[in-house]
Amino acid sequence: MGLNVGGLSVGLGSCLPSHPRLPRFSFTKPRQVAVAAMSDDPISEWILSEGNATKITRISPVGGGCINVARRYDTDAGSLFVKTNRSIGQLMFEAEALGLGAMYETRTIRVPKPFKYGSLPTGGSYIIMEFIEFGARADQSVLGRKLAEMHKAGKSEKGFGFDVDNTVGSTPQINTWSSDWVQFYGEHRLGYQFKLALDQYGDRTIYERGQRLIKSMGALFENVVIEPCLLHGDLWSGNIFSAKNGEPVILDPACYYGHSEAEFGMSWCAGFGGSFYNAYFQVMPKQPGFEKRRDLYLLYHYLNHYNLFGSGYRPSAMSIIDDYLRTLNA
Ligand SMILES: Nc1ncnc2c1ncn2[C@@H]1O[C@H](COP(=O)(O)OP(=O)(O)OP(=O)(O)O)[C@@H](O)[C@H]1O
Repeated sequence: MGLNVGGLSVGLGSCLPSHPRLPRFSFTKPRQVAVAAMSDDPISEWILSEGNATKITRISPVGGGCINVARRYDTDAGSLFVKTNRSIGQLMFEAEALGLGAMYETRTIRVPKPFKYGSLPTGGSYIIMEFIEFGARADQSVLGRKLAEMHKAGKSEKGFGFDVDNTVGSTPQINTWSSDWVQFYGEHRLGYQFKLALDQYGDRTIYERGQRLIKSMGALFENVVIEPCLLHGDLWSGNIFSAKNGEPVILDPACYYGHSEAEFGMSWCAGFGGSFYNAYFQVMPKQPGFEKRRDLYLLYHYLNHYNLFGSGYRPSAMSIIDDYLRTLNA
C-alpha cells in the first residue's frame, strides 16, 4: 500500500525515497514498507485495507474550505475526512500531515489524527485524516489552556524551524532550522514577506524600512529566553472549532517550532478574549516585554495579507514598521 511512517502512511507515488527533506520529526522511522503499483483510487484502497473498513457506505462533500475539495467518507469502521487537490503535488499535504501529527503527538489540544497522504494517479494529491463532528463554539478559557499546554509540550531539539517547509495561506513558509530565533524570524518570516512585497509590488519603501527593522529588532528580545515550541502557525477563527463534547479543535496548521508569542500573530482574526489569555498565561507565564513584541508578530501576518490580498493591508503593516523604527531609533 505505501509507507507507514510512525503511524502515518505515505501514499505510493510519493517521492519519499529521494525526498530531499524527508521528515525527521516524529515520523522518522519507517515501521513497515510495502511496494505495490499505484491504485486508480488510492483513497478507497487505503480505507479498505489499512483503514480497516470493509465497505464505504457514503461519500459526501464538506463545505468551508477554499483551497481544497473536502469530503466525508462514511465506512463500516467509522468516518474519515479526506481533502484532495487536483493541481497541487503532495508536498502541501505532507506538510499538513506532519503538522497535524506533531500537534497530535503532544496529546494536549485536540487535532484530527492524520492517517495518510499521497499522490493521485491523475495528478494532484490527497490527505486522509480522522473525521471530527463539530459542535458549538469552544470555551475560550479551555482553548487558552489547551493551546498553552501544546506550546509547553511541543519541544524541539533542533531549534527553530520544522522538518518541512509549508504554507501560510498559499504563501510559502520557509522552515529551515536555526538556533537563533531573532535570526529565524527576521530572515524566514519578516524578511521573506518584505522581499515578496518588493518582487510582486515593487514596494521598495516597505522593503527598505523592513530591513532596518530586522537589523534593530534584537533589542525587543533583551532579557528573554526564547525556547522553541510547537506552534499551530495560522491560528485564526477559521481554523478553530470545537468537537461535539465542547473540546476545542484546531485545524489547517502551518506548524513550526518558534517563540510561543508568535502564535498570537493572527489574533486580529481570532477573537481571543480576556479569559483566553488568562488561561493561557496560567500555563505559559507571560515573558517580560510581551507587549512590546506583540505588534512584531502581528506584522508577519499583515504582510502576508498584503502579499496575498493587496494594498488594503499595507497601512497596518507600514504603521507597525514605522512605530518600531521610531521607538528603536533605527
Ligand atoms: N478533520 C475534520 N473533520 C471534519 N470536518 C473537517 C475536518 N477538517 C476540516 N473540516 C471541515 O472542512 C472544512 C474545510 O477544511 P479546511 O479548512 O482544512 O480546508 P482547506 O481547503 O484545506 O483550507 P482553507 O480553509 O485554507 O481553504 C473546514 O472548514 C471544516 O468545516
